[in-house]
Amino acid sequence: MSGFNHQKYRPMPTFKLADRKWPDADLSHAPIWCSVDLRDGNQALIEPMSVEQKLEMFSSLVELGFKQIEIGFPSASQTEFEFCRRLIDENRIPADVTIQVLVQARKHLIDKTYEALSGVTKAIIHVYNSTSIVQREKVFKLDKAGIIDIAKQGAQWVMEGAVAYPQTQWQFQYSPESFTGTEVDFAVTVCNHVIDIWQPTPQRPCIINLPATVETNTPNVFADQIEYASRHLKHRQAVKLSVHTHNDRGCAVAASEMALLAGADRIEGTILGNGERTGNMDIITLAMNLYSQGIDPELNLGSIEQHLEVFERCTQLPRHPRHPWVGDLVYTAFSGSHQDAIKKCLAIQKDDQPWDIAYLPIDPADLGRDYEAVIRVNSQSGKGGIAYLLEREFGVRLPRWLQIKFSQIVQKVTDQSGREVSGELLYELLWQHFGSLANYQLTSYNIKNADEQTAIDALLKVNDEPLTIQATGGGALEALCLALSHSLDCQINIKQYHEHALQSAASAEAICYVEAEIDGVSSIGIGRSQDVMGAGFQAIISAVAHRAAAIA
Ligand SMILES: CC(=O)SCCNC(=O)CCNC(=O)[C@H](O)C(C)(C)COP(=O)(O)OP(=O)(O)OC[C@H]1O[C@@H](n2cnc3c(N)ncnc32)[C@H](O)[C@@H]1OP(=O)(O)O
Ligand SMILES: CC(C)C(=O)C(=O)O
Repeated sequence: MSGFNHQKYRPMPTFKLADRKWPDADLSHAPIWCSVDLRDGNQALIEPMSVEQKLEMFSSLVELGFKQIEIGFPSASQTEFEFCRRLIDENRIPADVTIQVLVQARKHLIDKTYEALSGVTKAIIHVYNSTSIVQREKVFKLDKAGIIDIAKQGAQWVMEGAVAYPQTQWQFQYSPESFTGTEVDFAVTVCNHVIDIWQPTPQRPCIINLPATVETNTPNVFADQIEYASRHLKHRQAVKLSVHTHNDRGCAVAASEMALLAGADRIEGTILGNGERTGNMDIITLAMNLYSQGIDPELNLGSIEQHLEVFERCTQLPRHPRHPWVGDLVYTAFSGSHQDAIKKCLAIQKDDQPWDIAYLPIDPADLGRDYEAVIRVNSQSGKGGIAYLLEREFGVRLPRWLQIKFSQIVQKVTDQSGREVSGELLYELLWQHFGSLANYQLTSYNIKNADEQTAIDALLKVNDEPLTIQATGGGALEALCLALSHSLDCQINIKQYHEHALQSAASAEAICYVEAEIDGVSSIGIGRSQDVMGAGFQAIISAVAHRAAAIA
């Protein structure tokens, strides 16, 4: 009998706000961001960061534009204490950045926290205690009044502790930890007791942070809870309402977004979503979600890659290739119809117009990505992607009729190998199938124009034997076809012809694509040369050579 028994679980109690307003709200601006990478992120690591690693990550967070950074739990360990001291003693905190520290509602820990912060210009002291039903009943073994007492006592100690450090500009923050496992009205009651003690003003607001310590419900339930709290917290104008969501059900970002709709002012989260269990809310994702809707995220994400390298190294957690917005593969299309649409949209996208490209919600260049990765070719790809790669990497603009033919060849190759093909390999395949062959070479030619007729006199090397050909036609290409037809005893007609200059910094060459009918059978050739006529001749001779090879 499988142990996978759903009856072991109960639905989590939900909360429904009948007259909710948040579904009609819109996101219009960035929230106050607070990075908790150095605290919640750090406490979830297999190996917590060293002081040096924390210093490096702190610098990255500052460069990314965070103005509030929870730097740790200074009363918890010597490393945490020392890190806090280094930031302060070495003047590493920019004037516009406020550090935040976490502490339990316990006096000796609060005292130690103030000691760690001594001399700082400004700081947020973040005190918490759990208010949830399970913790009340099983961990603290206290009733609601007992839990309120812990919160009030903690708030009082925090306020009293600040008195000894009047030079510092203090801000207080309270979290009813495990808010999502708490009756919402009770959580708000606890917060209001804390607010009563702190007496915040709009000039000196406090922060009330409502954490989805464990994500237990769909984000709409969380949004209802936040809207309820926003409406019922005392001195609301003097309170910055913050949320701190975790990703247990995979909806931390959605929950934070809906919380913003529901009245939250501030978001706590981490870069790439590191944090306890399935992680904290990923700030990069939420910030990029705003950016992609034309809202300034108020973070410096343009050079995110160099910072992500720091985060991956310090946390020892690699980034998933499909991580929203910043994964390696998120701007890459392998599938044919996607490639086709991207190629067509990119070709007509104007710099001064809003971004509007199918399958690419933002311009990868904004995040320092180049277009290299946008289209890659494997067995799921079509002609559009192949053509895109050849043009981007070699300036080769295959005409549509050749795209169709060539993609069938590529499809066979990718089907057989099961692997991706690079631009180089595509180029190689193109010349291998349609380029000149060693046994049909044009050695030299002479052209004379008279009376609207063109006479050609050319020397070829066919199967190592010299072959002189001559004819007169309406144009050079026609003359060449006639000359070849006579000498090789076949009928050659040009069905398709396409040419363009090959853009290259080093040289100005022409490339020519020809589909010829040779004794009624289609054969394709391509040629390149310094001039258009030479390229056209090469292409015709290649078509003839490939037909001869096919017969042989
Ligand atoms: C949801 C979150 O992420 S909350 C943040 C969690 N982060 C951390 O805990 C990381 C840092 N913490 C630590 O290193 C340690 O917990 C320390 C050093 C701070 C404290 O360690 P200890 O003194 O051994 O206490 P411990 O953390 O085990 O807590 C257990 C005791 O504190 C009480 N307690 C726990 N949290 C709180 C709180 N927020 N406020 C008041 N009391 C609390 C418990 O009831 C328990 O009391 P008991 O000993 O009377 O049974
Ligand atoms: C301390 C609080 C905010 C926390 O980290 C959580 O509840 O997840």
